[in-house]
Amino acid sequence: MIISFRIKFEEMTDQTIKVYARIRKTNDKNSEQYLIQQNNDYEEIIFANSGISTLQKICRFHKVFDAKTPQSEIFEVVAKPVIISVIEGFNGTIFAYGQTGSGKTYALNGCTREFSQRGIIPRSIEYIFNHYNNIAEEPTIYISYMEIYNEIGYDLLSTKQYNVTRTPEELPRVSVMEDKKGDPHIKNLSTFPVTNEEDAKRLLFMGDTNRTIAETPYNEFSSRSHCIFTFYITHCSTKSKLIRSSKLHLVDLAGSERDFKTNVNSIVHEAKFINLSLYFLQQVIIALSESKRSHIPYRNSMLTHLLKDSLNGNCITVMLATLSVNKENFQETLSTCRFAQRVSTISTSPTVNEICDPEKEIEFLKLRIRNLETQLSDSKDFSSSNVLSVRQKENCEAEVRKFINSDEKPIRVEADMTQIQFCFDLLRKELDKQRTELRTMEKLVTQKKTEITGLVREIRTKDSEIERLKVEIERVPDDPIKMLSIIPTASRNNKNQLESILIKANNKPPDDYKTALQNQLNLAKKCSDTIEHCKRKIIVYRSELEHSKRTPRDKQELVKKLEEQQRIYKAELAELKRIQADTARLEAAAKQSEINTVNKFDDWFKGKDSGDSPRKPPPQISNNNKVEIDNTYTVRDTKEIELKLLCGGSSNESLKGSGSSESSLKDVQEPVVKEKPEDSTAQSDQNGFTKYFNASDSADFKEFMKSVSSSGVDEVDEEIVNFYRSKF
Ligand SMILES: Nc1ncnc2c1ncn2[C@@H]1O[C@H](COP(=O)(O)OP(=O)(O)OP(=O)(O)O)[C@@H](O)[C@H]1O
Repeated sequence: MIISFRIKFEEMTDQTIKVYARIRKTNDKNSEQYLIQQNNDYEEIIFANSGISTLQKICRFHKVFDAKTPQSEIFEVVAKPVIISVIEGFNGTIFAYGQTGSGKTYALNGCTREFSQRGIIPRSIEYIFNHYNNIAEEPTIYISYMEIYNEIGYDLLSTKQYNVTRTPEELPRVSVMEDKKGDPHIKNLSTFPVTNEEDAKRLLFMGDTNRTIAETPYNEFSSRSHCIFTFYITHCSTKSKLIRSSKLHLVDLAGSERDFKTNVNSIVHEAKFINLSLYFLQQVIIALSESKRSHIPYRNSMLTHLLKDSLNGNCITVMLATLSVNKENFQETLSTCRFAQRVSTISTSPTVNEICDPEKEIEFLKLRIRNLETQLSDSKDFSSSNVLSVRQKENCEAEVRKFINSDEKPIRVEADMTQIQFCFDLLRKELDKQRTELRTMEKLVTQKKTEITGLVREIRTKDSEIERLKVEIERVPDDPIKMLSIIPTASRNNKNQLESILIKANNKPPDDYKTALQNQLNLAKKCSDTIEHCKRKIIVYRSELEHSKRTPRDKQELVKKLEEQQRIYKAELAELKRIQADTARLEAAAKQSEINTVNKFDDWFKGKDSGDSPRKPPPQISNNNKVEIDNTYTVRDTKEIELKLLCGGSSNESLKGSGSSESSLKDVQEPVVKEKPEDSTAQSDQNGFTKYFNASDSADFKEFMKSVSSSGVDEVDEEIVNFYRSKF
């Protein structure tokens, strides 16, 4: 197997570490006086303090930023060139060094209170993703974030449940190992793939939060720990087909303390308890700055071990020295400056890391596939927990509706688990709905079946009831009289009961006709009286008119009175004729009622008699208001007795002493048929008003006619007499 490494040496070979200084804002009264002097390639801080040597007074940097320098300028000058190199394939390291509180974390992470005060790390994230968003190449970017405290490395991104972390010991530990070539690698450190700025910033925030929470029970923990935020960038150039991989360390070192640098014994003693790694960093820097030294003690501490290639290897490294110019911190400031001077003498050998080994390429591609698979799985998890937009939901609902309404159409949604899951949820909801409806329908069908069974049973009951009633109806007689047979015996003597039966049979009680006729006769009598009175007055007025002694005026008065009486006379005569007509009609109705009663009685009687009896036709009223009756029927004597009973007439007398009406009805066994009378008047006498009055020549009639005054006009008087005669 042929393995070939082709390492390109660009212009930056033999590059020394660039060092920058940033002066922390402070209270002017308490600050050390200084001057920043600019030269062509470097800038110097010249301190005015008289207690130090001239050599110490001047500190040289690539650039010095005064207290007013904004974060954006720090990024542009210090960080941006390194990041550009990293994108090109070089390794890069930016570390901040300075005493506690001098602004290292502020420079790297920034201040979260204001967006404009964000530091180098968030600005690096923005720059890198902006860069790749604008070009066709798609890199693979990973991020790790670790902390070194008391020589132990901790993974700040180990858990997504960062808010449960309480102490640094709860964070997973990491260790540094070397490969065959002596390059350092960190074991157990989580590296997260990121595809966008937001994800990267989320990880940064997560690490910072873990660090802050872990700090709580340990005072000044952050001042005693180093933090390293690392980008791992790999991308395949489409032009060269070479794979470039690089990493960028952004290092926030622990606070440097003056004692570390003034007394070696003291340094070692303090370092054992506080920060050994910073001391060894100094040692490594000193060793690297002395060209004669063959051994560099990288392995003495985790920090130096980790930063091995950043300090003297394949890396573009820059240092930001954060300086406080407070008088009480002046010694620490000088110490930082001296450290920076040493660092600035160190050379590194940065190279672009390009791989053209096919086997390595395959390995890389496999790694990339794995990473992509992880990303896909993560994105699926992410999208599953994600909430769909209204448009996506509407699309899913429309597709599911189409699918339900048509057997053939497939559901067309994006290859997104959340949408697919949403569609399944919709289908399940529909299924549940259909099931519920089906259960409701089943219940309804069962209920209807029960109702139908009940109704069928009821119909059968009604049918048998109808049959029973039919039999009953067969047994019930049509005729009201016949109904007497089914009336309880105790009620038969009751006349009112009989009358009510007859009323039901559309017969008026005979007493009603009798009363009405009597009223008519009374009215006729009143009219006759008036007529008689008028007649007498007329005679009187006539005789007075004939008297010769009357004056013309008196005669005129008499004529008026005479005319008035004649008018009354005529009016009353007309009224008498109207009464005559009404009486005739009443008589016809009474006759009809009588005939109805007799017919019903006959019908009833026929129930017991095998012979047929002819029916009596209704009476007719002639033009001259006379009732014409065809008396073609025959009446049995016994039945006449019953008729009189029903009519409530004077013939009741005939029943007196013969016991109850029930016994009289029982006695009616064989009726005797009379001969049909030839004279209609005689027949009328037998069946009509003769039960109230005698014949027209009788004494009763004569008596009655006496009470009816004559009109004085012969024809009229005769007509009235004939009328009443025909009635009686
Ligand atoms: N240049 C600056 N402008 C404004 N505020 C600053 C500046 N430098 C530091 N600060 C503020 O000073 C405080 C201390 O700064 P910072 O935490 O960055 O110091 P440090 O060097 O990281 O300390 P330590 O070593 O303890 O971590 C912070 O509140 C920070 O916001």
